[in-house]
Amino acid sequence: MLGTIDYSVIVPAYKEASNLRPLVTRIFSSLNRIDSPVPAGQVEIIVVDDNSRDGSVEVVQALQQEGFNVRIIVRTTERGLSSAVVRGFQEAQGDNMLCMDADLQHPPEYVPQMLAAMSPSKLFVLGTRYGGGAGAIDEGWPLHRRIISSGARLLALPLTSASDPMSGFFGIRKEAFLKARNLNTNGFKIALELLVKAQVHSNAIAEVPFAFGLRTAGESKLDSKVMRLYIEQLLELYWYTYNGLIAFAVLLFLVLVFVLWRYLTASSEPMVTTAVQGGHHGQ
Ligand SMILES: Nc1nc2c(ncn2[C@@H]2O[C@H](COP(=O)(O)OP(=O)(O)O[C@H]3O[C@H](CO)[C@@H](O)[C@H](O)[C@@H]3O)[C@@H](O)[C@H]2O)c(=O)[nH]1
Ligand SMILES: [Mg+2]
Repeated sequence: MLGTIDYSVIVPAYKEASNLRPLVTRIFSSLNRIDSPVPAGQVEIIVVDDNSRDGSVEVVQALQQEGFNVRIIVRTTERGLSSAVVRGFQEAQGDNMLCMDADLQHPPEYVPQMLAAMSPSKLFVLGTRYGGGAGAIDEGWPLHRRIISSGARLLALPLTSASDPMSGFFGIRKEAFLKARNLNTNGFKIALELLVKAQVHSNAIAEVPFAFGLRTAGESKLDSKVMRLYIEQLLELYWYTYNGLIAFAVLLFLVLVFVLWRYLTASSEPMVTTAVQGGHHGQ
């Protein structure tokens, strides 16, 4: 496989053996279409697997033998979606890096368009379920997931203007990724983390509306722990973004409490009387 790799597709995967073949073959058939804006020969796929031991390695080896530019990194000491994505970005050869789920909820047919949307002036591409009135979430998405997703999105509003910072379908240019320091890689919301810490300006974000599909094989790994990690991440990002403002507000609050306390205690102190009462004290 000669030629430069300009594009890397990073796929975090945990127990996704049955989804990897359709994922990889569908991505490359979209790239091989005559109207693809990106040539298939410039694209690599990197699966970052956390020791699933479910046959994922064998599936990827078979795909390699068939000529697909795909490899798998098996992590044995680390775990977690966000940190898997960061590992993939660190290993990527391409300057344009896309992250997508393995479970086909992110349609592989959007990959060429997502890759092509990145450029030196568009440092971030976001597959959005809410932008431009398009597609949005698949109708079969359960109500509780919709509610959680809307709440999570609302809480991120003070941090970014992006319409769907919760999305796991996004791309970032290498130069922007390298700017981000001290990434919190706990949990699922690595796109939000990168948007804030790589300081991606709203003009530099391209949004691509897509319909979030339903998982057909395997299980979702989003649980209450992931939600708790998200709240922790939000608090840290609020602090990261607004530390000066938050510190000022806390200081102001403390001063106000002190003034109020002084006022209340002063007004409840007994009146000081100057008149000396007669009588004897002590013996
Ligand atoms: N390597 C690795 N991969 C993981 C891990 N946990 C999950 N993954 C992989 O990450 C992808 C998303 O995981 P799901 O469990 O399918 O998540 P989801 O509930 O469908 O959540 C998706 O949609 C959310 C929007 O509602 C996104 O916020 C989220 O990032 C993800 O894309 C899948 O490919 C899954 O195998 C992990 O610990 N390690
Ligand atoms: Mg999923």
